[in-house]
Amino acid sequence: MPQSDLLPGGAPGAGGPLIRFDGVVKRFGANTVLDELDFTVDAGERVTLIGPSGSGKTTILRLLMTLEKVTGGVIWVNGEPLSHMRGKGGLVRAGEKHQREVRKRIGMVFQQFNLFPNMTVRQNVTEGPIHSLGVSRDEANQRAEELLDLVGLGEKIDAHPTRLSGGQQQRVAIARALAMRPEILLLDEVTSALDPELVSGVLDVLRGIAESTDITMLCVTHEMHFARDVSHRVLMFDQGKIVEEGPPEQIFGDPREERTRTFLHAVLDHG
Ligand SMILES: Nc1ncnc2c1ncn2[C@@H]1O[C@H](COP(=O)(O)OP(=O)(O)OP(=O)(O)O)[C@@H](O)[C@H]1O
Repeated sequence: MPQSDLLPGGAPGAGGPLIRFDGVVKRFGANTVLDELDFTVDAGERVTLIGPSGSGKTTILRLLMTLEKVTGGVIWVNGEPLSHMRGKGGLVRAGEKHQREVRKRIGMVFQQFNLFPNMTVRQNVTEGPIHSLGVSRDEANQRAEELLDLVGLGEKIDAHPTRLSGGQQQRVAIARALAMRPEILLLDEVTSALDPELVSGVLDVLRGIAESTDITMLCVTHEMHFARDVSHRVLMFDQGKIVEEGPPEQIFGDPREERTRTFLHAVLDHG
């Protein structure tokens, strides 16, 4: 079976955006969560998704991780379709092997850290590279040591996650995602489950990663200062559509849309 079998419909050409949402529709029953959504993200770009609860931000990240399937439209990653989808020009097929390959290029950090409690920190970080990528144990250990140093947890490498604070566990989760050497890092409200005093440590680690790498980031956050610091572009969502987009200085400093203004006031009043 071919790895990928494209009927007319057309992949964006090489050299195009790294991620392209092309008329993407997502429905849960009668609830249309994403409504003919079009947007692109370039390689190396850091894009923050903001908007009211229920506007579809997490769904976008989950679709990219293939944890959900689109109802319509096509998501392209590096010019290749992410899964079987009905696009504007016909059915676009992606073989499962191909889909796994694309997915390996994408890492995600969730609100809940989802570490394996019965494994050490080291094992949590080396598990993916060894078992999903076929990396040697030595190489995986080296990656784990470097990344745990990077997130400030080098001395916890042989601890169990249950002995760590929430902020430390989330930093392990960041190291675990990076150990897969993803091209794209998806961050879904990674500080929302943390006690307030632990938030800045995690955000500082992410700021450092943003400054020192050219990894493409898609980030859902209510931390507007963080969004302002790290994003190249902010997309404001409401009811499954982008209502405004622009550089952070414009969106936060001089929003054009009433809905953006209302949303930012509400978030900043509670933040
Ligand atoms: N598995 C699911 N089954 C049914 N409905 C779902 C499912 N996942 C999400 N939804 C619905 O999709 C809509 C968008 O949810 P989503 O989590 O993407 O929003 P969000 O913008 O990330 O919100 P928040 O900021 O609260 O996380 C909501 O109405 C939600 O109830």
